[in-house]
Amino acid sequence: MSFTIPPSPPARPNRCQLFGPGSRPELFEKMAASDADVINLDLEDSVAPDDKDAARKNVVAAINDVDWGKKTLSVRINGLDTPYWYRDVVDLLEGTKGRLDAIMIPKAGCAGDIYAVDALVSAVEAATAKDKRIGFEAIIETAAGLAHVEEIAAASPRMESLHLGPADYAAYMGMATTHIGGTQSNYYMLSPKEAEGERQVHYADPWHYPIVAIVAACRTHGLLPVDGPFGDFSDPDGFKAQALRSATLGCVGKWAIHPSQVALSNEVFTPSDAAVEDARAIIAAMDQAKAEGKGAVTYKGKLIDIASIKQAEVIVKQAEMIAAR
Ligand SMILES: CC(C)(COP(=O)(O)OP(=O)(O)OC[C@H]1O[C@@H](n2cnc3c(N)ncnc32)[C@H](O)[C@@H]1OP(=O)(O)O)[C@@H](O)C(=O)NCCC(=O)NCCSC(=O)C[C@H](O)C(=O)O
Ligand SMILES: [Mg+2]
Repeated sequence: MSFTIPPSPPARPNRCQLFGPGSRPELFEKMAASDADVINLDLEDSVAPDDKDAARKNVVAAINDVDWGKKTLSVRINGLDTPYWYRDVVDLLEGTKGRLDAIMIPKAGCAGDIYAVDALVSAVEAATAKDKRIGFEAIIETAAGLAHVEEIAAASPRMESLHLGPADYAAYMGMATTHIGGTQSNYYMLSPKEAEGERQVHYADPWHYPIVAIVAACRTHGLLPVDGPFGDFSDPDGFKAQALRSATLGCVGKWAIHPSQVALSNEVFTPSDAAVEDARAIIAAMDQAKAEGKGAVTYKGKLIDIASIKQAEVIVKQAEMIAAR
């Protein structure tokens, strides 16, 4: 272990973030009644330019009037290259009465972007004598965002999570696709030419690299890594496969852009009873090994060692946090 101990991420469940456009207020009560851990009311790309002012007013009213229960409540503001974002921040902070938990910053490209929003939020919080500090979520969805992911993660003590935005990411990287996340039909390998029989197609994961970069930056700086949207809400199997890959790589949750995706995400990012039982058994086996002066033992026919305790603790802690919510 390095002499520098990484900070812990916020201790709250973040298995599913349900999005809804700020211009569709009829969805807000349904979002509040959902099983999502986090709600993101959107002022950015799901809202047309002519609807920006009305959406902002809808969102401010809904934050004050809807019963959001224990959910983490966040609003995605407009990008820093638009004329809308400063008014989003000012109206959200001046117009709401303490229920808002976080602001999501889209298309973060460098630490300076986070700094700029922090400066404005801090000024409004001071001017309005707010005693609650708003947290930040940032989306990594541009080439610059990926290149500067670590400085973005470290940019402010308000930072709580990083997210992959696969639609904008694909556009900014010049990727040949119009899909939002998921398997891409042209991203595959063929089994070797010299192998016997018909050649097999093996689809690979084009989101693997940005997800790993986001997870590494988050785990270094004490943030929650979250996978973004999967656009084809008529494909639950595709959603689940993407979510399982992200969970395997270290993400704690995923966005839902339709209510049908909430249960899928919760299922993938909640450790199963069997996984928790197995993790507890590994910890117990290693406790016994340590008492006997051993650093490594056999468990169910496989090697486990001190690193296995840390892996098992991730699962047990996640299960305990979800149970306590
Ligand atoms: C995708 C949608 C436009 C679909 O809307 P709709 O046609 O109304 O869906 P359904 O008829 O299938 O709805 C069935 C019932 O569910 C309710 N509903 C729909 N959406 C939501 C929701 N988001 N939250 C809660 N409830 C919802 C309907 O009202 C129906 O209810 P009922 O009649 O009572 O049965 C729509 O789902 C939608 O707008 N989704 C969110 C889009 C969004 O926020 N997009 C932004 C995030 S993704 C992104 O920005 C990309 C990212 O930045 C990147 O770069 O990758
Ligand atoms: Mg986007």
